[in-house]
Amino acid sequence: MLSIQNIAKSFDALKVLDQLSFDVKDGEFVAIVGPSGSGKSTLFQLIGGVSPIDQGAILLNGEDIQQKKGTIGYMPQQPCLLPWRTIVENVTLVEELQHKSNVERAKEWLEKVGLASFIHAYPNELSGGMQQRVSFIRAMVSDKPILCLDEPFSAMDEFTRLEMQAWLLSIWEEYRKSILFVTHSIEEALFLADRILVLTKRPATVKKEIIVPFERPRKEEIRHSAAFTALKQQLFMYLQEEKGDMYVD
Ligand SMILES: Nc1ncnc2c1ncn2[C@@H]1O[C@H](COP(=O)(O)OP(=O)(O)OP(=O)(O)O)[C@@H](O)[C@H]1O
Repeated sequence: MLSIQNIAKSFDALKVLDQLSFDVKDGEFVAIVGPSGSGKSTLFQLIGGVSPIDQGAILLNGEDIQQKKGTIGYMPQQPCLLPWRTIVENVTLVEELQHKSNVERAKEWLEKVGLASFIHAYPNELSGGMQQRVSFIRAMVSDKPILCLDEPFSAMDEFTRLEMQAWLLSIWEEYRKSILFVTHSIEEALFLADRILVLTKRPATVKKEIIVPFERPRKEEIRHSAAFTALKQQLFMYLQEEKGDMYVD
């Protein structure tokens, strides 16, 4: 589905990504973890066509999508809802920009995720968790083959975050859309993903790939299993090895 082939990216003299390659298969949930400043958000900008790559290729179903906007669904860290638009108007925003808004489908989705009574409400009437659900649904209804989620739960308190992880899995397990998910939380990556890519410090490349062995649907109890703890420690060690002098620009 998505194939990142040997890409490199620099901002002037700062080399951010180098020889970065990986694939995401149809219906797969892939998490990316890496040190701060290693270029994870930059990677999403490149996949989203917002910024050009210096070298390599980005293919979506075999097609080169370099600098093509609107080919992926994107969910940022903050919900980024427009305060003057209602919830349903926020969900249809991306489609509207592409002149193919489907209000009925947006409403169906909002109903499906328990937000029926908020369809015509404004963002400030919703909790942070609810706003992130709307942001996710906006990415979902845009009906792109892959969703890129950039630390979507990082600004939340621990309880809401756990709730959102379970919520995301329940939706994903039903629809199995390909997801590329950036997170700083090792535990979140292990609980959600089929596969975890560990990036090196800048310039980032793939240091390790971990296949997550837990069966689906995932149950909360796996967080307390010996296998989960062992993988957590392994991932922690990989990330610690990359800490180095990564803040020195
Ligand atoms: N448009 C830009 N111009 C110049 N430098 C940039 C630009 N965008 C990102 N950078 C630099 O590239 C490096 C990687 O940034 P990026 O935001 O991709 O890292 P990240 O891994 O997402 O970080 P974090 O985990 O802290 O969110 C940083 O040093 C950043 O300052």
